Amino acid sequence: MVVPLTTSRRAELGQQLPLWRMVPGRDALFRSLVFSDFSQAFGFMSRVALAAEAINHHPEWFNVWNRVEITLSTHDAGGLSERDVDLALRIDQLALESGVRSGI
Ligand SMILES: C[C@H](O)[C@H](O)[C@H]1CNC2=NC(N)=NC(=O)C2=N1
Repeated sequence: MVVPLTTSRRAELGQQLPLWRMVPGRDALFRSLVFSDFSQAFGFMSRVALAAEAINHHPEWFNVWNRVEITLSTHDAGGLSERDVDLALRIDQLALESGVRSGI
């Protein structure tokens, strides 16, 4: 069973994940990233895909050329769980290593 994030845990998210926003009307996190071209964006997506598969927690995402939009939520919990925070932190790391050009 996956446990939803507690209220106090949610209050810390702004500090821990400053580049992520809450999706309006949904218990989910969102970040948009811009890379220099499609190749850079897709390289980043490949790294995220491997990281996601390794922890069995998968992003909802959308890509157009150099832009990647990512939404994180735990379907098994009906909203945010610690798994989303873990994946978001990993994504932030991989974005830096993949030469992300701009954050949100
Ligand atoms: C059966 C499988 O373990 C589950 O469906 C996993 C797979 N990846 C997942 N990813 C996300 N984002 N949320 C989930 O609840 C989830 N559940």
